[in-house]
This record gives sequence, structure tokens and C-alpha cells, in this order.
Amino acid sequence: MLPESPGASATPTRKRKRDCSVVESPSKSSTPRKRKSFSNYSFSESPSKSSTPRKRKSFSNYSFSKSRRQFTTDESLEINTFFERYIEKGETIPIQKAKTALADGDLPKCKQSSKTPKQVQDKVRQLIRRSRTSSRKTQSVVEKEKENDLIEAILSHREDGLEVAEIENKGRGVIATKQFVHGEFIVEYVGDLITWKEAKKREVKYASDTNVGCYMYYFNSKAKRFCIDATNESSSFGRLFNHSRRKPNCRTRVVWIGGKSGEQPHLAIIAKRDIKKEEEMLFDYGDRERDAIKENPWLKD
Ligand SMILES: C[S@@+](CC[C@H](N)C(=O)[O-])C[C@H]1O[C@@H](n2cnc3c(N)ncnc32)[C@H](O)[C@@H]1O
Repeated sequence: MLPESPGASATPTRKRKRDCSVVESPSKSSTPRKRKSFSNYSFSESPSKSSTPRKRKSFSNYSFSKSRRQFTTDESLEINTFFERYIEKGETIPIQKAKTALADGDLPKCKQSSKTPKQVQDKVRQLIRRSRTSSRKTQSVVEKEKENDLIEAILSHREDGLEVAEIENKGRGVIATKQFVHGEFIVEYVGDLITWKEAKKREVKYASDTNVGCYMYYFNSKAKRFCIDATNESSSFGRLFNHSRRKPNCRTRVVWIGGKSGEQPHLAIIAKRDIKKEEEMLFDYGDRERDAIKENPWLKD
């Protein structure tokens, strides 16, 4: 089923129009129209690209470009410890220098040691391979940390860097009071998590009261249909984000979090790009239904 359009906006001081398609602009008609709710289908973040290590033809061709990842202290120590046996004792050897020396075949004391230059090269190759593996691990660790941060942000009800403002022709809206970087968590779309069946029932109930706006967000996740009903006034910023189809700076993402009653989906609003201070926070409600657009022309914007 297609998502319906966003619910009606309202300010506490103004009488709200029953129908969500009615924008709070005084110039607009107050004729009740079909109630709509909204949704957005871009639920998952695109996976981050993992850097594929370039294939090395031979050790001696290996290029130690400056752009390559730096070794960690432990790795450097390990490599340096190894080289201490061949180069002046106690000297701290920059790892790149040591490897370049190896690549150039400049192995000062190798011949006097129990290891052959070939064995030294093999050892360095092994260390490099290991460092690449740990580089890939680091990437997955970073991803895991991001995910944990998202969960932590939701569980701790993080909502900083935002304020509510009156926006011309839109009612209330949310403005950034700090910069957000691409992919950063902004706020959760907080409301009652209900089934579509329950949502439809509530739609009927809300439709009978012209003072009630509609802030229903329909979505599918893990092959199930859900709705988050944020109709009840609350101090949460998520429910006050306005729509932009053409220039959204935010998007939604479903995050499943386990609790006592099992895993539940949460809707996180995250930055679609870097967002500057003072920008209005906007996401695409995702409603492309012709009727809805006819009733709510701002859905095209
Ligand atoms: C989820 S609410 C957003 C907060 C709402 N503006 C308020 O004051 O409570 C959705 C409603 O905001 C209004 N709205 C959202 N985006 C808009 C836009 N781009 N232009 C005009 N009105 C908009 C519409 O009335 C819509 O039904």
C-alpha cells in the first residue's frame, strides 16, 4: 500500500484544521479534505564502501605512498622490534624507511643475522598483510560504532541542536542551531508504534475531530507494516519536521532495537548531507499519490 500524505500541522495557539491537507496559512481554504498521512521509503543507509586494497605485484614494486594508512603504535613497535636485530640497536626506525630499505634491498646487517634477506622480506610481507586485515577490521569496527551511537542516541532521546520556529506557509518547523554532518543522527520520530490496522482505526477517530492534526508515519520493515502515530502533542522535535521533495536535507532510517518486549523498529531522522546552522530541517514525506498532491500542492516542492 502506498504511503499517505503528511498529517495536518498546527500550532498550539491556532485552531487546527481537522484535515492534514489543510495548511495553516490563513489564506488557504478550510474546507475539510481527505485526511492523509505520510511515509518515506528510503529506510536504509547505503552501505559504506569498503576500501579494496590494491594488488601488489611484487614486494620491491611496493609503493609506500604517503596516502597509505599509518601503522598503529603496536604494529610499528612490532616491526621496529623485528628490525632492531638488523639495524643499530635502540634506534627508532620509521617504519616506511625500514620498508623502503627492504624494498631497495638495503638490508644492512641481515647477512650477519640468523635470517636471510628473503626471510626478512617474508616477515615484512606478513606484517603488511596483517596490517591490511586489521585495516578492514577497523572499518567494520567503525561501522559497528556508528550503529551503536545511533542506538545510544535513540535510547538517550538525543535531540540537541534543534529549535522550533514558525515557517511561512508551513506552520511550525524545525531549525538547526548547530551544524550536522552527513549521516549524523538528528532526532527520533517519536510516537506510538502501531499496526496499520490500528492506524486506520485511529485515522477514522481523528477525522471526526477538526482540532486534531495528523502526524502518522507509515512504513514497512522486515516484511511488516507499521505506523508511528505522533499525533499527540509532545516536546519531541521529530514530529515537526516539514516536507521537501526537491531539497530534503534529512532522511529517515528504521533502526531495530531490542528491549524487554523484544526487538522494535524506531525511526531515526538523519542528515542526508552536511547541514548548516539556521537551515530548516526537511525530509521527503514520500507521498507521490496524485490525489494527495492535488490536495496538498506543497508535496511537489
Ligand atoms: C508532520 S507535520 C509538520 C509540522 C507542522 N508544520 C506543524 O506545524 O505542526 C506535517 C504538516 O506540516 C505542513 N507542511 C509540511 N511540509 C510543508 C511544506 N513543504 N509546505 C507547506 N506545509 C507543509 C502540512 O500542513 C503538513 O500536513
